[in-house]
Amino acid sequence: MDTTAAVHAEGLRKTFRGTGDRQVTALHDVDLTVDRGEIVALLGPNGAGKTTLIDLILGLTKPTAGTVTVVGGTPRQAVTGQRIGAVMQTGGLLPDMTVEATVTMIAATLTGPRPVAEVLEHAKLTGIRRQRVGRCSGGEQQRLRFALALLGDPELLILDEPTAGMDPANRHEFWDSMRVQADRGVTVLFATHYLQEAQDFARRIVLLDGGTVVADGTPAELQDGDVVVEYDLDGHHSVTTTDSDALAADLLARGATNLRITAQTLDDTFIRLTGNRSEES
Ligand SMILES: Nc1ncnc2c1ncn2[C@@H]1O[C@H](COP(=O)(O)OP(=O)(O)OP(=O)(O)O)[C@@H](O)[C@H]1O
Repeated sequence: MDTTAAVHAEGLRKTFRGTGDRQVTALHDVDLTVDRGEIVALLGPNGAGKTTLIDLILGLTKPTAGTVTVVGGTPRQAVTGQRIGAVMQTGGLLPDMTVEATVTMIAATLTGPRPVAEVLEHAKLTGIRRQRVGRCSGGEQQRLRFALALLGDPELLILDEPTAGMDPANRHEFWDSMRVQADRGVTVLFATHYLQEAQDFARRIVLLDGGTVVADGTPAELQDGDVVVEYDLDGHHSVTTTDSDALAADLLARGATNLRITAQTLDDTFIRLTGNRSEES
């Protein structure tokens, strides 16, 4: 069995030239390993470095320092070997072609592509396969990009905000299709602003802020261990604690009333670590 990680980044840094003499460091020496079969969300506010990291993994840009290995080789080898499929936010579609013709055309450029009908079905495009791409909604176009990403039967799917611009129903359907791929053992790495999406679909969340990984763990691990205890005792009070049982027992013994215990959410963690409010899906 090939045990090389799906993605292995070490000391990955990317600096862009900004306006004038200013330099923008989009990624600061990031270390990240994504194992085969993992479903990982890259979560972070605007400008956190999510797209830069994805571009480096796909070999679309070169690191200023550090290395990135993808399924055991360079990003370029992974792309040319059809081992990565990517769904990017924009570009790449011809408006006058039909959905099916687009998939057929790209299939013709690949070695041993998956059958077009199967891929259309997976991406829930069979019903609109004769529709011109220019007439497809934003969500349908994203599903088409997803279909194109599946064609080469990749081991690793990289998605940069795949559901941007989709309504909640479309988003739901999109993740259902994605789950089928994950269940087949495909590694999935996706960038999102949507905390709920990361929480619902990913088994691991890597939280980026200002080009640095500020948290990395399961959705449950990333939720603060703290709970907030509110109570009335000579006025209304609110206390944060990691041991709500002990505090509650003590407060009740002292005659406190109206106890309310609330767990911190992933959103609270996001705000605490990035100083930003996440976007809800
Ligand atoms: N080509 C570029 N030239 C100069 N600066 C860039 C370039 N690409 C990205 N940056 C800067 O690098 C930082 C990280 O950008 P990046 O697009 O990776 O963030 P992001 O997390 O994907 O953000 P968003 O959620 O808004 O898409 C930002 O400050 C951005 O302005």
